[in-house]
Amino acid sequence: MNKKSVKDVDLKGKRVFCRVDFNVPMKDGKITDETRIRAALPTIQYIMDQGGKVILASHLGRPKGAVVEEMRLTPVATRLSELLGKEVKKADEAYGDSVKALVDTMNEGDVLLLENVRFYPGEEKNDSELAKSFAELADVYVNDAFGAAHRAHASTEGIAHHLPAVSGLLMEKELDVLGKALSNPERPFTAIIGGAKVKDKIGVIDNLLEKVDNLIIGGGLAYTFVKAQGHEVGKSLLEEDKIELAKTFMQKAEEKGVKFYMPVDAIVADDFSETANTKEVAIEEIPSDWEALDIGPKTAELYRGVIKESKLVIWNGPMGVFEMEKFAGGTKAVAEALAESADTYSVIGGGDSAAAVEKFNLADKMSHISTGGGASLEFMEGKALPGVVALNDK
Ligand SMILES: Nc1ncnc2c1ncn2[C@@H]1O[C@H](COP(=O)(O)OP(=O)(O)O)[C@@H](O)[C@H]1O
Ligand SMILES: O=C(OP(=O)(O)O)[C@H](O)COP(=O)(O)O
Repeated sequence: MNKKSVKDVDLKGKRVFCRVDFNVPMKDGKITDETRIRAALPTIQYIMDQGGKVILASHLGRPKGAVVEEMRLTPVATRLSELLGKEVKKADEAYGDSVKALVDTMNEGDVLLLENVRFYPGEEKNDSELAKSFAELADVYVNDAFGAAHRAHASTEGIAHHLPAVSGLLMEKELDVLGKALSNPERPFTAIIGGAKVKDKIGVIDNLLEKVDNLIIGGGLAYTFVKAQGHEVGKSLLEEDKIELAKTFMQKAEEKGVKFYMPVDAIVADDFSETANTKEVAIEEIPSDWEALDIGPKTAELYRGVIKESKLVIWNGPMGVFEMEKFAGGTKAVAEALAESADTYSVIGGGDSAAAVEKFNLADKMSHISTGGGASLEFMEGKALPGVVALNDK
């Protein structure tokens, strides 16, 4: 990588503003998957060992510029303290006098976690005043938040213009591994796109069609495509204003000779809950007052076959609502197919996809589990990541 890393700067006694991606899944105030916290440990530990004062910043969820109590980072500070074996102080704000006062008390090797940076409207707007306020807390900026590197926000991009700015070790590793896989991809090259962030991911498909041999669609994303095929989707997740776009993608795939795989059946439910009534239906038979919450077994079998014949697979977004046992089958089938395909280089991206693989105890069978979903997709599309571009060149 042509960007400076945390290893290229002197950290002794320095206040280090380290942007991490602690956007971990939570349920009832408990962290349900800590992959992203563990992934940031090498950089945090490195800064501590060098005698730096570690000021950690992250977002959690999408609070849209206001304080949302359930999105405070307090549980993360508690878990991080356990993992580091050292007390991590937690600030109730992310900048300002109260935070400065806390920073002033820090000794070399101490760790402070700031409050959720997305509690401030300026964060996502990349407001320069907010970026300056973050910068005032520190002497050096380290960006280790690969998962948020595709966002040009005040703590991921703006701040880098006000301080010496370098990458963290996780950032460096992600870019290195993903870059190598993509520079000359082994073929057949398959992308599997699922999950629920339809708006974010649908655009990615356009660019992926230029690169892959097979494109597999699943998860909540699929039903906009099913609708575009002319079928009814009942109460399934649907992005009405993307239906036309979905049609153009299917056409483009045909023109480019990319094989486009869509669900042929689904598990539908009469409620979004663990206790819902469920049934398997053909994709053109989703009842009007039911919602599709997983791909069906025929689809899982179809996708398994494609995966097994692929040499490189990038997977982003679960095939169904895997958090509920009744709708975990499709995601599990895809994870198992990847785990069984020893010749396939598998790159898993996205917080929830990583959590799913972890849940099925298949994480060690994957070639690379990326901490970034959207970020890894944008990187693989060949887009520049603003959080990386803003760092100092070597
Ligand atoms: N058919 C579906 N309907 C509604 N939600 C779905 C469906 N399939 C998957 N999901 C949800 O998508 C979420 C993950 O989406 P997303 O954030 O896009 O993935 P990732 O974090 O892996 O990038 C999961 O919480 C899962 O429950
Ligand atoms: O979870 C994240 O992205 P992902 O779901 O694409 O992996 C990152 O923390 C970025 O979060 P955002 O998509 O709310 O900007």
